[in-house]
Amino acid sequence: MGRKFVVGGNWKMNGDKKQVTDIIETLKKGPLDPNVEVVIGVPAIYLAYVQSIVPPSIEVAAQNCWKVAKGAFTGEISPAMIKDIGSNWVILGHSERRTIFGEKDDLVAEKVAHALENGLKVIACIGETLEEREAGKTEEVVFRQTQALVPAIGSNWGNVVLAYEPVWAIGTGKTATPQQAQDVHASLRSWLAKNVSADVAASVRIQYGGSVTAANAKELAACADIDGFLVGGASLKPEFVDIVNATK
Ligand SMILES: O=C[C@H](O)COP(=O)(O)O
Repeated sequence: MGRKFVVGGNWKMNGDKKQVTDIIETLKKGPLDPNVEVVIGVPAIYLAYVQSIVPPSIEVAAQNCWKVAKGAFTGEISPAMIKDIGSNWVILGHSERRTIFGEKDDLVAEKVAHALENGLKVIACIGETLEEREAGKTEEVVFRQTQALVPAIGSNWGNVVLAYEPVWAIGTGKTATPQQAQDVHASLRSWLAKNVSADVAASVRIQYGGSVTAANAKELAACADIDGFLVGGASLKPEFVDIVNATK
């Protein structure tokens, strides 16, 4: 079975009530390719509101969550809470969480394990910095980050989307070339075949993220191992509709 194209919009810490309402109105008008899965990553404070106005064809993700169900963790939200307001997805391990908030591989893995155990689907982010790429360490880094997730995911690969986001391409306007992105996606798939299973390697969806726009989405989407995007800045704009429709 082919891998269904999946496009995530990560709004990050952007938007107010009016802007998020406008974005949903734009998405409702679309039209969005019905063969594409669309997941929007919403700031925690707007999750319930967006969930209440979004059409059923669009799924809603939290941008982070904690690794236990409840307790004295001021400022955090749990997978149980995300499920409770009707959302089914969470983005974990985003490079901004890793670099700004110091999340290491083992913490990301613990969060992934808990989210999956509680029935959430996970967009798990990996990717190298510019320094790591220039030092020839891209594969070493993305394999290490993925290896940390393997025990956490266990047999739940069907509920995981990997997002390869080279840190140097995020919010910089410097998109990876289709060849650069395809090369890493293909290496990841070979690594998964060796270290997890041939089935997982063939079926897991790998998104590309980093300065995706309507102008570059089609060319990236045409690559054999790119199964969708995780879009930041452009997901706040009407061009997100064209990005969703990039395979048409
Ligand atoms: O999660 C999305 C990525 O960080 C990409 O952000 P960007 O499209 O603004 O470069």
